[in-house]
Amino acid sequence: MPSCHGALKGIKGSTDYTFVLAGNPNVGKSSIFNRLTGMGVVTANYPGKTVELNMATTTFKGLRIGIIDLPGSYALGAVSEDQWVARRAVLDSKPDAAIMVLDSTNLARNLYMVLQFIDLGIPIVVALNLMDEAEKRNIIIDAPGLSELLGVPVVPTTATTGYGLDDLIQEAIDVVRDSQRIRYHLQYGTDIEANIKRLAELLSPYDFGIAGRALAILLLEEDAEFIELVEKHTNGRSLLEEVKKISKEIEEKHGEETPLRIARERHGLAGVIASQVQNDAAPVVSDKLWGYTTSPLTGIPLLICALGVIFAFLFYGGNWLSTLFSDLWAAYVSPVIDGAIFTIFGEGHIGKTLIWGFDAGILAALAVGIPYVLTFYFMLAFLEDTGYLNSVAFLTDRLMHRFGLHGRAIIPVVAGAGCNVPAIIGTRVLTTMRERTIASALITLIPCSARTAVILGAVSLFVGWKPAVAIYIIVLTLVFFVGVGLNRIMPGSSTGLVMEMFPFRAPIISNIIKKTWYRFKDFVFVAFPIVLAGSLVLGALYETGYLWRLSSPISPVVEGWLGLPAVAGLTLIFAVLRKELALQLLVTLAVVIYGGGADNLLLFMDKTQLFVYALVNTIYIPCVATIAVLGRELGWKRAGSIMAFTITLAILIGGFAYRFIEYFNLL
Ligand SMILES: Nc1nc2c(ncn2[C@@H]2O[C@H](COP(=O)(O)OP(=O)(O)OP(=O)(O)O)[C@@H](O)[C@H]2O)c(=O)[nH]1
Ligand SMILES: [Mg+2]
Repeated sequence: MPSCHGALKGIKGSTDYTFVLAGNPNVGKSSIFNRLTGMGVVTANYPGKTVELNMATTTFKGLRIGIIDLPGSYALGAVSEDQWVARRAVLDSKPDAAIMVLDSTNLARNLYMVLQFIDLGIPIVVALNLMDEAEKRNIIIDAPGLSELLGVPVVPTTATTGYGLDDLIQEAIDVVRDSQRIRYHLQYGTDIEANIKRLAELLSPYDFGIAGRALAILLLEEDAEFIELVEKHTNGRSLLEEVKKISKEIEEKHGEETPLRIARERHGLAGVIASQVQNDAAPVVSDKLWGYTTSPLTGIPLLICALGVIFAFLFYGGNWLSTLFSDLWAAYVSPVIDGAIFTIFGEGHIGKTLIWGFDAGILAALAVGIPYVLTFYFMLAFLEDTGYLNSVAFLTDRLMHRFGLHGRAIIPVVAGAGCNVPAIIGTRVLTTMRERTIASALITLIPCSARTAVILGAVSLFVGWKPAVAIYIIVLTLVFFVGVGLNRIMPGSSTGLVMEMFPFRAPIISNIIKKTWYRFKDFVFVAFPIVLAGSLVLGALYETGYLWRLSSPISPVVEGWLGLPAVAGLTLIFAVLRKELALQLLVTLAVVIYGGGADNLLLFMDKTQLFVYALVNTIYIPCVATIAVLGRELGWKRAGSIMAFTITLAILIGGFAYRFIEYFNLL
């Protein structure tokens, strides 16, 4: 496949005019491209990028026209690969004009990127595509009015029939020939606008290959690529100092980060323009739903209900299913597997170890996999496909940005309280690795239902409900600080404001099932072998008695620092298999060591110890299934860092809690 750099140059060199087709995903760019061009489409890509570019030449009234079909993206930032490619191609190809393809049924959302292109200073022609769909829904758009407001030609089109496409190309050619046809006069709020002008002025003596206004905005938006470009210039540092100063002024004035502020104003502007040129045809159900779900007054209670349902389902429903599953397994499957293993390998260490893996291990994976993972994926796919996830994203975006996360992260993060495993795979709804890493790190700290079982069983039962609540408060505080901290220290910046504002739609059940299965399959293939291997290793350590030798090396930490009996430390290691095992094993081992009656845990651990125990169990390293998906989804380096981090955190917090409680005699 040719590289984009070469291919773009080739097109430029052999045509009279070059146009790019830009716009949001799924608005008909490729349909227009295919209608306009015939054979001889060249597909090229940038080294290391998977998103491809299509380009072709065509003849129009005797002129040779080059057309580049950009990947769809919601914004011009360069935070995800499609955005990066779309933007790079625009900057590299230096098109004579950009044809912005818009979905007429979603005008406000589509106008966001048009405003960004206007800021770039490239001549633009707008194609109001999907006109047929708009008509069907009684949406009437005042095209001349829109053209007036934007200061660019606007042509209604229907790509599927070819309606309007000749006019579109004619307009694009006219715009290039007569620059008077473009009259940008859109402005952001006076304050932001004044600051942009001031910065553009400062930048005007330099040539960075992009219009001053565009560069000013990009720098204020903290665009990493352009900051780097300016930095390399001899005066770069002092220019960037100025940018920082101006940005700080904006922040102080508006009480939010400058990039967010600009995005918000652009959103506002897009909304205002759309409302001025559209008839208020009886809002369709989908728009009403969007209104209810995104305005705080109704949206927040709705969100709490939705989260409640998901949580209740994962927590109670998942638990019930899990228990049912375990019971059935114990009654019908275990005897068969155990019998087979014992017959073949005998009842010695090997046989018993194999049972750890092939009986307990597979059960552990299935008991998490089917009740929690499968049901959560199904719910997530459902929320995604109805469009509700987008509303939630919009609603919670401001809060989540404090953690450097997109609003969409809220569902997986909250779902972590049911089970971390699906929640981590659920972070796929986020677009950048940075966001997925932050979200996943936070999710591993959220007490899942298994950890909650230990908190309830050990602390609530034997120590009191207040200390149990205290554990949640401590953990949630940690989540907050870890989120804010990671956002600070991790390189890169958070994605722009929520842009994916699709309408609500009736979900297609076959799509949901496909999505659910696709994600579940990953879980099965990745998590299963690891859980199995983990169980085998633990089993071998246990059956050969090696495990007990581990208690002396860990005793300085467990006994000395955390103030727990050494045996408790061992159960914490075991809990890696499944977190709720911690409690079961604690009781079992206590009975083995201290004799019967130890099921009243207070006989061998005091209240402080139980509290510290549950706290450490809640914070440290997630279970093997979680580790497996972390490794798969984020890579083993990141997964390893998260594990090391949570273990350190758990030990630190546990030790401090122990001393704090003892010192103030709290329990
Ligand atoms: N009814 C109707 N359907 C259209 C129109 N334009 C495109 N479509 C349909 O919309 C869908 C998406 O069209 P594409 O041309 O692939 O959209 P795109 O903008 O290239 O999408 P991405 O490349 O994913 O960003 C296809 O099913 C098209 O047939 C239109 O004007 N009217
Ligand atoms: Mg396309």
